[in-house]
Amino acid sequence: MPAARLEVERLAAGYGSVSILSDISFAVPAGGRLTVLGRNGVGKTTLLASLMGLTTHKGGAVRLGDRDVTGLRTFARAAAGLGYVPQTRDVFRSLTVEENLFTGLKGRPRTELESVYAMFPRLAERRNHGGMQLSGGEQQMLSLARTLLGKPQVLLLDEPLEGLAPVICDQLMETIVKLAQSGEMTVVLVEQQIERALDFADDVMVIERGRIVWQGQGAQLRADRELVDSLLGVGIG
Ligand SMILES: Nc1ncnc2c1ncn2[C@@H]1O[C@H](COP(=O)(O)OP(=O)(O)OP(=O)(O)O)[C@@H](O)[C@H]1O
Repeated sequence: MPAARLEVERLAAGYGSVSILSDISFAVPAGGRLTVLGRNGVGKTTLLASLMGLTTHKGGAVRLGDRDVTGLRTFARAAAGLGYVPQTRDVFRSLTVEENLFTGLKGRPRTELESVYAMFPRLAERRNHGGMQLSGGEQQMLSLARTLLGKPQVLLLDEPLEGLAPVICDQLMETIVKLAQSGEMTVVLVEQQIERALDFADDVMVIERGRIVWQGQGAQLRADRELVDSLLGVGIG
Protein backbone atom coordinates (compact mmCIF):
# COMPACT_ATOMS: atom_id res chain seq x y z
CA MET A 1 0.00 0.00 0.00
CA PRO A 2 1.40 3.44 -0.86
CA ALA A 3 1.65 6.27 1.68
CA ALA A 4 -1.65 7.96 2.51
CA ARG A 5 -2.63 11.47 3.52
CA LEU A 6 -3.57 11.83 7.18
CA GLU A 7 -6.17 14.42 8.02
CA VAL A 8 -7.42 15.27 11.47
CA GLU A 9 -10.32 17.65 11.87
CA ARG A 10 -11.38 19.22 15.16
CA LEU A 11 -10.46 16.10 17.10
CA ALA A 12 -11.42 16.01 20.76
CA ALA A 13 -10.55 13.04 22.98
CA GLY A 14 -9.75 11.97 26.51
CA TYR A 15 -10.06 9.14 29.00
CA GLY A 16 -13.57 8.35 30.19
CA SER A 17 -15.15 11.56 31.36
CA VAL A 18 -11.80 13.42 31.36
CA SER A 19 -11.11 15.61 28.32
CA ILE A 20 -7.47 15.92 27.26
CA LEU A 21 -7.42 16.99 23.59
CA SER A 22 -9.61 19.59 21.99
CA ASP A 23 -9.90 21.21 18.59
CA ILE A 24 -6.95 19.38 17.05
CA SER A 25 -6.81 19.93 13.28
CA PHE A 26 -3.90 19.18 10.97
CA ALA A 27 -3.05 17.32 7.78
CA VAL A 28 0.05 15.52 6.60
CA PRO A 29 0.28 14.88 2.85
CA ALA A 30 0.95 11.35 1.57
CA GLY A 31 4.64 10.63 2.12
CA GLY A 32 5.02 13.73 4.31
CA ARG A 33 6.59 14.08 7.75
CA LEU A 34 5.28 15.90 10.79
CA THR A 35 6.97 16.37 14.14
CA VAL A 36 4.84 16.90 17.25
CA LEU A 37 6.52 18.75 20.11
CA GLY A 38 5.37 19.78 23.56
CA ARG A 39 6.30 19.71 27.21
CA ASN A 40 5.67 16.63 29.35
CA GLY A 41 2.05 15.71 29.90
CA VAL A 42 0.51 18.04 27.30
CA GLY A 43 -1.21 15.26 25.34
CA LYS A 44 1.24 14.08 22.67
CA THR A 45 0.84 10.39 23.51
CA THR A 46 -2.90 10.91 23.85
CA LEU A 47 -2.96 12.34 20.33
CA LEU A 48 -1.26 9.30 18.77
CA ALA A 49 -3.36 6.94 20.89
CA SER A 50 -6.50 8.79 19.76
CA LEU A 51 -5.53 8.41 16.10
CA MET A 52 -5.42 4.65 16.82
CA GLY A 53 -8.80 4.66 18.56
CA LEU A 54 -7.33 3.88 21.98
CA THR A 55 -8.91 6.77 23.88
CA THR A 56 -12.44 8.06 24.44
CA HIS A 57 -13.60 9.89 21.33
CA LYS A 58 -15.28 13.21 22.08
CA GLY A 59 -15.61 14.77 18.65
CA GLY A 60 -14.05 15.45 15.28
CA ALA A 61 -12.74 13.18 12.54
CA VAL A 62 -9.67 11.23 11.47
CA ARG A 63 -9.24 10.47 7.77
CA LEU A 64 -6.73 8.20 6.10
CA GLY A 65 -6.61 9.05 2.42
CA ASP A 66 -10.25 9.19 1.35
CA ARG A 67 -11.40 6.98 4.18
CA ASP A 68 -12.97 8.24 7.39
CA VAL A 69 -11.60 5.93 10.10
CA THR A 70 -13.12 7.79 13.06
CA GLY A 71 -15.71 5.12 13.82
CA LEU A 72 -13.29 2.19 13.49
CA ARG A 73 -11.87 0.12 16.35
CA THR A 74 -8.10 -0.06 16.81
CA PHE A 75 -7.53 -3.31 14.87
CA ALA A 76 -9.59 -1.98 11.96
CA ARG A 77 -7.56 1.26 11.93
CA ALA A 78 -4.38 -0.86 11.81
CA ALA A 79 -5.85 -2.89 8.95
CA ALA A 80 -6.77 0.36 7.19
CA GLY A 81 -3.09 1.39 7.20
CA LEU A 82 -2.25 3.09 10.50
CA GLY A 83 0.91 1.76 12.18
CA TYR A 84 1.66 2.73 15.79
CA VAL A 85 4.90 2.31 17.72
CA PRO A 86 3.98 3.22 21.31
CA GLN A 87 6.30 4.82 23.81
CA THR A 88 6.09 1.67 25.92
CA ARG A 89 7.69 -0.42 23.12
CA ASP A 90 5.48 -3.24 22.03
CA VAL A 91 7.66 -6.27 22.64
CA PHE A 92 6.58 -9.70 23.91
CA ARG A 93 9.30 -10.32 26.46
CA SER A 94 8.71 -14.08 26.65
CA LEU A 95 9.14 -14.52 22.88
CA THR A 96 12.32 -14.45 20.79
CA VAL A 97 13.06 -11.64 18.36
CA GLU A 98 11.94 -13.81 15.44
CA GLU A 99 8.77 -14.94 17.21
CA ASN A 100 7.96 -11.30 17.95
CA LEU A 101 8.38 -10.50 14.28
CA PHE A 102 6.15 -13.45 13.27
CA THR A 103 3.29 -11.80 15.10
CA GLY A 104 3.69 -8.79 12.80
CA LEU A 105 3.55 -10.90 9.64
CA LYS A 106 -0.13 -11.73 10.06
CA GLY A 107 0.06 -14.74 7.76
CA ARG A 108 2.31 -13.25 5.09
CA PRO A 109 5.36 -15.31 4.05
CA ARG A 110 8.36 -15.64 6.38
CA THR A 111 10.62 -14.33 3.63
CA GLU A 112 9.26 -10.85 4.38
CA LEU A 113 11.24 -10.93 7.62
CA GLU A 114 14.39 -10.49 5.54
CA SER A 115 13.36 -6.95 4.61
CA VAL A 116 13.33 -5.87 8.26
CA TYR A 117 16.48 -7.83 9.07
CA ALA A 118 18.19 -5.90 6.26
CA MET A 119 16.98 -2.66 7.85
CA PHE A 120 18.00 -3.74 11.36
CA PRO A 121 21.05 -6.05 11.11
CA ARG A 122 21.23 -6.06 14.90
CA LEU A 123 17.89 -7.84 15.07
CA ALA A 124 19.12 -10.40 12.53
CA GLU A 125 22.11 -11.12 14.80
CA ARG A 126 19.80 -11.54 17.75
CA ARG A 127 16.93 -13.35 16.06
CA ASN A 128 16.99 -16.18 18.62
CA HIS A 129 17.39 -13.96 21.68
CA GLY A 130 14.48 -13.56 24.09
CA GLY A 131 12.66 -10.23 24.22
CA MET A 132 13.75 -9.73 27.82
CA GLN A 133 17.44 -10.06 26.86
CA LEU A 134 17.31 -7.08 24.53
CA SER A 135 18.68 -3.62 25.28
CA GLY A 136 16.32 -0.63 25.17
CA GLY A 137 17.55 0.26 21.68
CA GLU A 138 17.04 -3.28 20.41
CA GLN A 139 13.54 -3.36 21.90
CA GLN A 140 12.75 -0.12 20.12
CA MET A 141 14.07 -1.53 16.83
CA LEU A 142 11.97 -4.68 17.34
CA SER A 143 8.84 -2.70 18.11
CA LEU A 144 9.37 -0.57 15.00
CA ALA A 145 10.29 -3.57 12.82
CA ARG A 146 7.15 -5.43 13.88
CA THR A 147 4.98 -2.44 12.99
CA LEU A 148 6.74 -2.06 9.62
CA LEU A 149 5.90 -5.66 8.73
CA GLY A 150 2.27 -4.53 8.67
CA LYS A 151 3.25 -2.16 5.81
CA PRO A 152 1.52 0.89 7.28
CA GLN A 153 0.57 3.81 5.07
CA VAL A 154 0.92 6.16 8.01
CA LEU A 155 3.45 5.48 10.76
CA LEU A 156 2.95 7.00 14.23
CA LEU A 157 6.10 7.05 16.38
CA ASP A 158 5.94 8.00 20.05
CA GLU A 159 9.31 9.13 21.42
CA PRO A 160 11.32 6.35 19.82
CA LEU A 161 14.59 7.78 21.16
CA GLU A 162 13.59 7.93 24.81
CA GLY A 163 16.25 6.51 27.10
CA LEU A 164 18.61 5.47 24.31
CA ALA A 165 22.34 6.24 24.11
CA PRO A 166 23.22 9.01 21.61
CA VAL A 167 24.93 6.62 19.20
CA ILE A 168 21.84 4.36 19.13
CA CYS A 169 19.63 7.46 18.66
CA ASP A 170 21.75 8.37 15.62
CA GLN A 171 21.36 4.90 14.10
CA LEU A 172 17.65 4.71 14.78
CA MET A 173 16.97 8.21 13.44
CA GLU A 174 18.95 7.39 10.31
CA THR A 175 16.66 4.41 9.71
CA ILE A 176 13.52 6.44 10.42
CA VAL A 177 14.64 9.21 8.06
CA LYS A 178 15.37 6.64 5.33
CA LEU A 179 11.91 5.17 5.80
CA ALA A 180 10.32 8.59 5.56
CA GLN A 181 12.42 9.56 2.54
CA SER A 182 11.39 6.39 0.73
CA GLY A 183 7.98 8.06 0.37
CA GLU A 184 6.36 4.69 1.17
CA MET A 185 4.78 6.01 4.32
CA THR A 186 3.62 9.20 5.93
CA VAL A 187 5.33 9.66 9.31
CA VAL A 188 4.18 11.47 12.45
CA LEU A 189 6.93 11.69 15.07
CA VAL A 190 6.48 12.70 18.69
CA GLU A 191 9.90 13.51 20.08
CA GLN A 192 11.34 15.39 23.05
CA GLN A 193 14.82 15.79 21.57
CA ILE A 194 14.07 19.04 19.80
CA GLU A 195 17.18 19.27 17.67
CA ARG A 196 16.71 15.77 16.27
CA ALA A 197 12.96 16.32 15.90
CA LEU A 198 13.54 19.48 13.86
CA ASP A 199 16.10 17.65 11.71
CA PHE A 200 13.46 15.05 10.96
CA ALA A 201 10.58 17.12 9.64
CA ASP A 202 9.94 20.49 8.07
CA ASP A 203 6.41 20.63 9.41
CA VAL A 204 6.12 21.03 13.14
CA MET A 205 3.20 21.23 15.53
CA VAL A 206 3.44 22.23 19.20
CA ILE A 207 0.83 21.11 21.72
CA GLU A 208 0.10 22.66 25.08
CA ARG A 209 -2.62 21.52 27.46
CA GLY A 210 -4.29 19.42 24.78
CA ARG A 211 -4.45 22.11 22.12
CA ILE A 212 -2.28 23.08 19.17
CA VAL A 213 -0.52 26.32 20.11
CA TRP A 214 1.84 26.57 17.15
CA GLN A 215 2.03 25.08 13.66
CA GLY A 216 4.65 25.93 11.08
CA GLN A 217 8.03 25.23 9.61
CA GLY A 218 10.79 23.82 11.78
CA ALA A 219 13.22 26.38 10.35
CA GLN A 220 11.16 29.15 11.94
CA LEU A 221 11.48 27.52 15.33
CA ARG A 222 15.17 26.87 14.87
CA ALA A 223 15.75 30.53 14.12
CA ASP A 224 13.78 31.84 17.06
CA ARG A 225 15.12 30.76 20.43
CA GLU A 226 12.68 32.95 22.31
CA LEU A 227 9.77 31.29 20.56
CA VAL A 228 11.17 27.83 21.36
CA ASP A 229 11.64 28.86 24.97
CA SER A 230 8.12 30.22 25.26
CA LEU A 231 6.58 27.14 23.63
CA LEU A 232 8.72 24.43 25.10
CA GLY A 233 10.50 25.98 28.03
CA VAL A 234 13.92 24.97 26.78
CA GLY A 235 16.52 26.36 24.44
CA ILE A 236 17.99 24.46 21.53
CA GLY A 237 21.50 24.13 20.20
N1 LIG B 1 -4.94 6.35 30.83
C1 LIG B 1 -5.11 7.59 31.27
N2 LIG B 1 -6.17 7.95 32.02
C2 LIG B 1 -6.36 9.21 32.46
N3 LIG B 1 -5.52 10.24 32.17
C3 LIG B 1 -4.45 9.95 31.43
C4 LIG B 1 -4.18 8.62 30.93
N4 LIG B 1 -3.03 8.68 30.21
C5 LIG B 1 -2.61 9.96 30.26
N5 LIG B 1 -3.46 10.73 30.97
C6 LIG B 1 -3.34 12.18 31.21
O1 LIG B 1 -3.44 12.85 29.97
C7 LIG B 1 -2.59 13.98 29.95
C8 LIG B 1 -1.70 13.93 28.73
O2 LIG B 1 -0.79 12.82 28.86
P1 LIG B 1 0.08 12.32 27.64
O3 LIG B 1 0.75 11.06 28.09
O4 LIG B 1 -0.74 12.29 26.43
O5 LIG B 1 1.15 13.51 27.52
P2 LIG B 1 2.51 13.58 26.73
O6 LIG B 1 2.56 14.93 26.13
O7 LIG B 1 2.64 12.41 25.82
O8 LIG B 1 3.59 13.46 27.91
P3 LIG B 1 5.07 12.86 27.93
O9 LIG B 1 5.89 13.74 27.07
O10 LIG B 1 5.43 12.94 29.37
O11 LIG B 1 4.98 11.45 27.41
C9 LIG B 1 -1.82 13.98 31.27
O12 LIG B 1 -2.46 14.89 32.13
C10 LIG B 1 -1.99 12.55 31.76
O13 LIG B 1 -1.97 12.51 33.17
